[in-house]
Amino acid sequence: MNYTITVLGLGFVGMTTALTFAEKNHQVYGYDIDTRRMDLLRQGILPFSEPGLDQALTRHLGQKFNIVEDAESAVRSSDFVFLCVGTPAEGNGEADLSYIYDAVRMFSSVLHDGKHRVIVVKSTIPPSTTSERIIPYMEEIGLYPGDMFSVANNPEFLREGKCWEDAMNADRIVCGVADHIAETMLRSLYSSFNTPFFAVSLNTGEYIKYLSNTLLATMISYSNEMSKVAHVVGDIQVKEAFKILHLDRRWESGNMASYVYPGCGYGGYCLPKDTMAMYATGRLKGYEPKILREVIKVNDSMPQFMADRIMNIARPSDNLGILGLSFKPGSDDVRDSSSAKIIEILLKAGYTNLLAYDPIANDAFNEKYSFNDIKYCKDLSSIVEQSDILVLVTAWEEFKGIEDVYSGKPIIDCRYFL
Ligand SMILES: NC(=O)c1ccc[n+]([C@@H]2O[C@H](COP(=O)([O-])OP(=O)(O)OC[C@H]3O[C@@H](n4cnc5c(N)ncnc54)[C@H](O)[C@@H]3O)[C@@H](O)[C@H]2O)c1
Ligand SMILES: O=c1ccn([C@@H]2O[C@H](COP(=O)(O)OP(=O)(O)O[C@H]3O[C@H](CO)[C@@H](O)[C@H](O)[C@H]3O)[C@@H](O)[C@H]2O)c(=O)[nH]1
Repeated sequence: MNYTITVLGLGFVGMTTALTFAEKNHQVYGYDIDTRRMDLLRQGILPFSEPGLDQALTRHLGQKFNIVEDAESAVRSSDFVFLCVGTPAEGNGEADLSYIYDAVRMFSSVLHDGKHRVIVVKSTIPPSTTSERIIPYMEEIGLYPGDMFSVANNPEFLREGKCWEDAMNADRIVCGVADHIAETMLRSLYSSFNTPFFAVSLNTGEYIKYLSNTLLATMISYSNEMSKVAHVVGDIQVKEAFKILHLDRRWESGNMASYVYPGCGYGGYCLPKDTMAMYATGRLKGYEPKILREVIKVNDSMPQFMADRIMNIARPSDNLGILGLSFKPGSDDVRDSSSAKIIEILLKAGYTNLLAYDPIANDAFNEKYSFNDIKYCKDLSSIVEQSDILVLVTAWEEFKGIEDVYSGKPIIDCRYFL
């Protein structure tokens, strides 16, 4: 069965959602409030780097995937509306739902026309949000799920840098549903994906997403905590020790070992805000998740820990070359990047001779953080040449082996990568 689908919010998740459905032959309409983003997309340009997604855009733009000016009329002809807008952290760590509410208001007038649609929240939202926040909000503005339309959630598990690959070969599809129509329609929509499909309660759907992200965050903070212990004990080969840990056969048959590896702390758009949101949700409901509290604390402490390591070796007058600016290799996303936090500490401490190089994120980093005192280098050899000391912050493959190629230059490896 081929459906018509509207996707609201065309970032990493929205574009991936839209194009995977287009790839499966559904008719997809995409809308974003960011007009610059819409202009680029209309020209076939993906506003961020994601291997595979760019080619999918070229394949489907103007065919199965169309950018629309008017979200309302797109929703009118759609069977599904996927909400893929941001859910950033509020000051208290809770998820900010305002983008979801705004998106719902955009098409609210259409839902009275007698056609039964499924409104699917794909954005990451803490457990109980659909039932206790989004549905009540809809009711407040005169929208009553049930006969009129269904509401569901469908968390996304993709990793940046691998959006297309992860979405086309998902491990599991989870749908939080409250009625049979939503379950049947979503099951049918996802039937061509050949992926285990789970229809669960609304709260369970949301909860599963946080189970995943908070466990990843916990494993990363665990490894960082242990790396700190190693540093105070001394004479411990941290990278070697973790490699040996991963030889336990219980880690085999997957890539989970890559989540028990120390570094500068987890960054990006998901793990930091989602761990905070789950912690805030637990507290709000009357139970403080103590492990998560410590996971967050350890993570928050990592930039200072790494900056201290750097400042123990480098003098403020040294030319320090920062290798890697994106929040992880394979992506040009610089949201919550460890490099920015470490650079900020170094600048405040008077280390003002900073150079930086990232294979693809120089411009995005400069645009977002606008640190005045950084000199951006166009390639690896030029930063190495101009630096007295190199600091590896993002573990790009391109940096592998630099200690051999540029032997003699001191390198501080904040990712235990070299
Ligand atoms: N990035 C990831 O790896 C990832 C993975 C899984 C889940 N998620 C979750 O998915 C959601 C989206 O994440 P993202 O990384 O794609 O965010 P993003 O910032 O890349 O994209 C969100 C987009 O929504 C648009 N938007 C905001 N309000 C809108 C509205 N009313 N109508 C239409 N568009 C609107 C924004 O302009 C932006 O382009 C978040 O809840 C995030 O936690 C993200
Ligand atoms: O052992 C590790 C693994 C990761 N990181 C860091 O953790 C952050 C997040 O990395 P990763 O999980 O690979 O990136 P994301 O693309 O943010 O993906 C996470 O967040 C997504 C959004 O919710 C989920 O869908 C994914 O399953 C989940 O892996 C990055 O800063 C990494 O450098 C470490 O420090 N040590």
